[in-house]
Amino acid sequence: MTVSHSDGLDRNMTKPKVLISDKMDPNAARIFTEMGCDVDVITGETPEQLIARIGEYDGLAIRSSTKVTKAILDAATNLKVIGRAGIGVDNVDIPAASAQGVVVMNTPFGNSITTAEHAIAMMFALARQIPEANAQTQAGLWPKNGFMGVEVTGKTLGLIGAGNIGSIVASRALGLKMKVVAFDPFLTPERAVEMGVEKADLETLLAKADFITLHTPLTDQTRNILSRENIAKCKKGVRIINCARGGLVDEAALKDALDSGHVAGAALDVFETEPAKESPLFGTPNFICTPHLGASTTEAQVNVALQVAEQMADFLVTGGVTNALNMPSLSAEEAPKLRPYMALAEKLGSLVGQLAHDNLTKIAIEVEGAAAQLNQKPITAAVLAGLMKQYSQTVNMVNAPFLAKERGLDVREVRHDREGEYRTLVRVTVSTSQGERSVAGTLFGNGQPRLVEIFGIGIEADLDGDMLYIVNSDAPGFIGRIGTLLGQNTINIGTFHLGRREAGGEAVLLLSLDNPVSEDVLKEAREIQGVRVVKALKFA
Ligand SMILES: NC(=O)c1ccc[n+]([C@@H]2O[C@H](COP(=O)([O-])OP(=O)(O)OC[C@H]3O[C@@H](n4cnc5c(N)ncnc54)[C@H](O)[C@@H]3O)[C@@H](O)[C@H]2O)c1
Ligand SMILES: O=C(O)[C@H](O)COP(=O)(O)O
Repeated sequence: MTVSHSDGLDRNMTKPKVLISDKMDPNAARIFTEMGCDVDVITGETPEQLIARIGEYDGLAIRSSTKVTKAILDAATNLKVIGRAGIGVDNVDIPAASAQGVVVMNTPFGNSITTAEHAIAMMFALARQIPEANAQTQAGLWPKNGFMGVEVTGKTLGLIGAGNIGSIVASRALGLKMKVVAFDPFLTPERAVEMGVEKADLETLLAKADFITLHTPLTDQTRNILSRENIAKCKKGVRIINCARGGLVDEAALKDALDSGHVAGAALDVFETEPAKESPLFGTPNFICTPHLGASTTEAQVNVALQVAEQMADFLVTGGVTNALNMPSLSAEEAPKLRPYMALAEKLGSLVGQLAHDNLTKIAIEVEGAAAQLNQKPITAAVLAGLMKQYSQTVNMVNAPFLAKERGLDVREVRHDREGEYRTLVRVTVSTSQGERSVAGTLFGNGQPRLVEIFGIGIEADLDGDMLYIVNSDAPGFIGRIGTLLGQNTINIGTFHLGRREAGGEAVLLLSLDNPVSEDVLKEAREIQGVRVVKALKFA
């Protein structure tokens, strides 16, 4: 016998079966059992062993070691939920899980304090060279004159990423009488004042900071945020700490900067390739590292284990959804009507997030015509989730409104009962340092989301997969030149959409592509005469 829940998933009346496949505090297994699940704890298996086993489970509880790939999901024919006891879900193929109807949950706050404390510990370890001093002392060298440290009091800490962990680091650093300069496109001036930090652009932060600590997810925007070029812009003698994700710092450039003395010290908890069993950085003076231990305290591991087990068991047994990254909370009646609007809203939010991500202070979500008859909250939540997913892995429709409020983003909802040019319309307008930017979309046919306006220019397009956005001066021959460039680089154009303000004025070109565009091709496109803006876009 099966029971259907409001989320549309069928659950067996037999006890749900959960596999814990990474090392997790025993409280997780206890909670699963207490809440009515059967649980197996089998860690350290190869992907092949997991593929052979996963078919029998309804839930999979993981940390960062298990890589939940499409191959594993394909074999997971009974799986309903994946729970990450921790924050980062870059080890889960979320699009593949969503396509398969598997809910992915995480525990966004359980290990934040612990990770922030690890960053502070790394800062002190660098400032006083504690690991090397310890090693030499225990080797019998008593190197009393070999280590001259620096104080942190009065120094400037550059915070890249001022979210949950970054803001805890800031509060601890302020307690240590440091000055904190923060770079985060989502940090509003009001929130910066509340946190007691100076909001800055990246260049200013690099020029001012004595210590730099990273607390962003790894995204297309943050990959190599401390690139060779940016490391060169840092103050001589800077010390760098990364307890967020490998790939945020160019490791080869860091090695060279440590060797030249431009960087006085670096501490990494995370590496581009993990487990990092070898690295050119190993053995470099003033380099220290830990094996992804940021979340490894008793307190944090109990927190995340309890939380993940409660959330997963609740979902499997009663259908309750908490901290899902790929599923909204909705009542059974509302869900079918709202679902297409939420898909549209998330795409519009993602579009403005990708195109106008700098200094966002205000966002207005307007619904018009048929959309104005519905509960607007899930539409707003979907816009905010689409927008904020550009910045954080932990955003979902449930927590996006809360996060937007916490970050001081002014969110306005407007309802127009009248119909305009379209039977139903959702418009998203953001205020950025360049002024107001607005996009709008409608539902076509059987609820198909369609973009109908971008920054005041009428254009009809589906927002799907890899896309290329170009703003240019309307002139004959331009489209041919773009087509030739993509063709020469074996990039196939799927669909082609064009809009313009007036003949000979500003025009927008939106192309859907069969494969992503490389940085080199984007660079070449920017050099074509008449081109003003070129951006690669990605939609789920
Ligand atoms: N080392 C560990 O064991 C460990 C433990 C927990 C979390 N983490 C990692 O730490 C990171 C931060 O976690 P969190 O909970 O604070 O996340 P969060 O989502 O609360 O905060 C991330 C912040 O980064 C900002 N950001 C995004 N793109 C940016 C950009 N281009 N430039 C500057 N800022 C940008 C966001 O606006 C947001 O404020 C995540 O990558 C997480 O996986 C590591
Ligand atoms: O994103 C996280 O929560 C951290 O990277 C912790 O990872 P772990 O659970 O493997 O320690």
